[in-house]
Amino acid sequence: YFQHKKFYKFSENIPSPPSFGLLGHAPYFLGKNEQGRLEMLHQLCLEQKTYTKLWLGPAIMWMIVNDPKTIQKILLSPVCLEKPFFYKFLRLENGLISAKYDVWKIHRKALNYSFNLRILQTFIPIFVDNAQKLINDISVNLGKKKQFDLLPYATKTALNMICGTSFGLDIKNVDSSLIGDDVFHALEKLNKIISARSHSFLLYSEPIYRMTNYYRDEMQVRKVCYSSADRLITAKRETLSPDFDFNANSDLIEKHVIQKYMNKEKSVDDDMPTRKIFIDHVICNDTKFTDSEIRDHVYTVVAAGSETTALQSSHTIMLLATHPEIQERVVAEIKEVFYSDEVEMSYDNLVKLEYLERVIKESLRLCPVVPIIGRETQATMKLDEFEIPAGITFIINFYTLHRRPDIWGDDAEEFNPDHFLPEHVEKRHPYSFLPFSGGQRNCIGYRYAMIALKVLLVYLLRKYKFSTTMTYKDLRFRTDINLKLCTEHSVSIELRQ
Ligand code: HEM
Repeated sequence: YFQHKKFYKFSENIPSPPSFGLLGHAPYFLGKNEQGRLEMLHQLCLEQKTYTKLWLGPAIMWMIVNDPKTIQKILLSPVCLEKPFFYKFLRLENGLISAKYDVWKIHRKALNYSFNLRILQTFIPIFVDNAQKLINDISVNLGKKKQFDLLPYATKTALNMICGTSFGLDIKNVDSSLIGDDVFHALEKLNKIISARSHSFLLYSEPIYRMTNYYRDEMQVRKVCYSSADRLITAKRETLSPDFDFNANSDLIEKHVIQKYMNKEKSVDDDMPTRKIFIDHVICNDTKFTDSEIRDHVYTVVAAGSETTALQSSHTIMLLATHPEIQERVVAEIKEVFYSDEVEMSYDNLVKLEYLERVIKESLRLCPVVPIIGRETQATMKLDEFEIPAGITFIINFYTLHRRPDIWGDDAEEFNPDHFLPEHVEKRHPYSFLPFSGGQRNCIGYRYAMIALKVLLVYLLRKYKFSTTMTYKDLRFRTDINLKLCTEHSVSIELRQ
């Protein structure tokens, strides 16, 4: 009671749209689908420049922050590193995304190492193998009149990439019970359930939620995901045993990873021989993670790393298919840098693809696959004229931030990679563009994602010309946990010369 009274008092001076008594602002969202809720939130955020307050019923208040300067203060604040209650719906107590601050800070320090640039560069051959497999898989659609949905192909590719780079496993060859279609569908269903829960304020209460079919379904699909994570860990532990025979199991293990193990070369900044990939760090770390911590980390990386990369690459292809002239400019640049098959797909060569980088950034601006995040104050915080009490939930809406005309100009809604020309970037506040969030609790995989996206797009675009009967204006978005298209990613392909 006292806390709510404190929140009411504090929130009195924060602007908000008109509210509806005890229901607060909930009626703005009631009865709307995932697209309608996103569009409504976008409208409400656009109307206010700095802060907006939303009461979702009598007990839950969100303070939405809209301008880059204030967002920067929040993301860099040492008392704003906690995640709000709704991250608990993920039920990953120890996974970086939702862990409580005290757990997070120890685990993040231990895991940062496995995402450093030197290690990420060693993943490029794994990205290349998977990109080649993807262009091969979609070739069945060549010459067909009917368009096909690119996303399921991209999702499998991104999942294979994570398994190769994070676990050293070649899942094309491992027993399909390790990560099979059932896990793939379970992850999808789990996203839907968590999203349905986070959009229904009544289900925020755990006792009420436990009485629903959602809870029963959630427990069923979690069983599938957790047992797959457990099997991955067991398979991995076997490979770490001194008696493990890499030659006898060469089908199971990613071939690039085998080479590293077989070479047994010592790494420069770590005296553990070749212990470079994520799972080795989790299992063999000095922090000594427990089994349930290991499981949460494995599950978090699969969930955070695969759907995001798959969606972002598919969104980018849709943007290029609806803008053929930009697609051709990207291809011209790719052909210039990779002028023959002999040119290595190295990090240094990928960096030369400046226009492609602008295209990816523009896709991350218009379609940030993680569109909304939350933070909670751990102690009283001074923010402009406000004294913000502990326990306040901040919501940062990247989807709207990236489309504000006052930041991006009159063509904020258009797909224009020139938004990222250096002369335009330097005029904007650095926190105007935050697809990977910012501050200490930003995306640990942002460099991984950028390299993986570049490799995928290079392979897709130099092999095929993508087209679609949809127009840019037909691309409508919705959010479950991530930002998705309301339609399929429908494209046709033609071979390039
Ligand atoms: C286009 C691709 C991606 C985008 C746009 C993206 C975006 C984000 C964002 C916005 C956050 C902050 C979430 C929050 O505060 O609630 C985040 C966190 C995180 N991401 Fe990513 N991500 C991407 C790919 C990846 C990949 C490939 C991995 C792993 C290989 C990954 C692993 C993580 C993890 C573990 C966190 C939690 C970090 C922490 O709290 O310390 N992400 N991501």
